[in-house]
Amino acid sequence: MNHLTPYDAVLLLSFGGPEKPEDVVPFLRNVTAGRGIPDSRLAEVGEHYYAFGGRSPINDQNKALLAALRSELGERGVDIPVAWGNRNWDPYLVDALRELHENGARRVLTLVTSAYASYSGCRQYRENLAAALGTLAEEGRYLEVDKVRPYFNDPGFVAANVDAVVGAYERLGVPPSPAAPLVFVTHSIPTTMEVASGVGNPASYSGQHLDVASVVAGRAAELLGAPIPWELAYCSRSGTPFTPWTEPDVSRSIAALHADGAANVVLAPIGFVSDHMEVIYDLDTEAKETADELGMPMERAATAGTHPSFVSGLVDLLLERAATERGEAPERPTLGTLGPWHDVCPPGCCYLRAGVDSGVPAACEQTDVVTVA
Ligand SMILES: CC1=C(CCC(=O)O)c2cc3nc(cc4[nH]c(cc5[nH]c(cc1n2)c(C)c5CCC(=O)O)c(CCC(=O)O)c4C)C(CCC(=O)O)=C3C
Ligand SMILES: [Fe+2]
Repeated sequence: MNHLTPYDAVLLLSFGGPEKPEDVVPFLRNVTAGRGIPDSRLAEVGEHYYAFGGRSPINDQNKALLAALRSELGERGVDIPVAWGNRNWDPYLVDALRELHENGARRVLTLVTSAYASYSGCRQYRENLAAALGTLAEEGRYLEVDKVRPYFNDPGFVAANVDAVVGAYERLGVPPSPAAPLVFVTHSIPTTMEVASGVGNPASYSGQHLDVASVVAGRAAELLGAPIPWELAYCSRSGTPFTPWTEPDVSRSIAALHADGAANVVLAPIGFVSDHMEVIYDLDTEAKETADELGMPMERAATAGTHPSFVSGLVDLLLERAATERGEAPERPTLGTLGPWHDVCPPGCCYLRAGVDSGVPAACEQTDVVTVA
């Protein structure tokens, strides 16, 4: 028996990213298949990748997280294979699951690199899991897969972000005040997805961010000894200009704060678990340009990455979920006001559009119980 019984493998499930210039276009096609993203937007995003040699930072970060998770599990005496698979690029999810099956795994506990619940961070990964399990079943390989609940309000994730905000103010060398406010940043999503993320959940995608932001700002303020004026902004909008997405964009936020008298700004990308392309391009490059043009010193807080509190919190979540599966009632610690998310998504959770069932099968969801009289 290991502490993750009944599971016999862990899967780190992520987005994936290109490794070299030739990968960029096929990667973008994978990401946007059937999603109606205009070619002009794809060309623009392609340029972000080419500007960094055609290589996304995300794969190296997942390798580092994988190593950190293995080491933390090892330190706690848990001996279990931890595999890594992606939605959009090599190593692909289906290959990672196949390899686990070949090595004898039958029950897999999945951890996605997305902390918040919405279609993009929850259901879309569950659709990918269902598709991969379907492919493997056709090969005669049967696996049962569960997923760790969204962890944006996990104490370990919060602690890593508090540290990061404190570190950014220390580098800025100016204490928090209306002259040096904090802007939390996350990935923009279509407002239809935002509405759907709140159906059947304690809060929508933006509500989840506001809740965690309030805790992070409060704790960082205590450590820095001054209240922190803060707001939430968004980056990486895509789609057509006619489709509404969550706002304001981070650059607009910076400009508005400047107009209100802010002379400095700190950005904290709490929507991302590591320094993705969105962070190094949309914040460190694009938002930085805006701040430079306005003559505002800007510091960007670190992402959780492999912060020991974050990694330890993730391992706690794996252990918690295994204990629940064994019929125990483990503690489910969270910070903020929203409480722990469901382990198994209710039907209709995190649709692309509220109330519209796309008919695409999704794993890790309660199935309707049909009682036969
Ligand atoms: C909420 C959210 C997260 C955070 C949760 C999580 O972390 O999972 C996230 C993460 C990521 N998004 C990423 C990259 C891209 N996302 C795109 C497109 C889109 N993202 C969306 C949402 C999100 N995305 C949406 C609603 C679209 C529109 C099309 C669609 O509905 O699918 C496109 C297409 C071009 C464009 O339109 O920008 C790209 C290239 C990468 C990899 C970055 C790297 O290489 O480091 C990562 C981690
Ligand atoms: Fe994205």
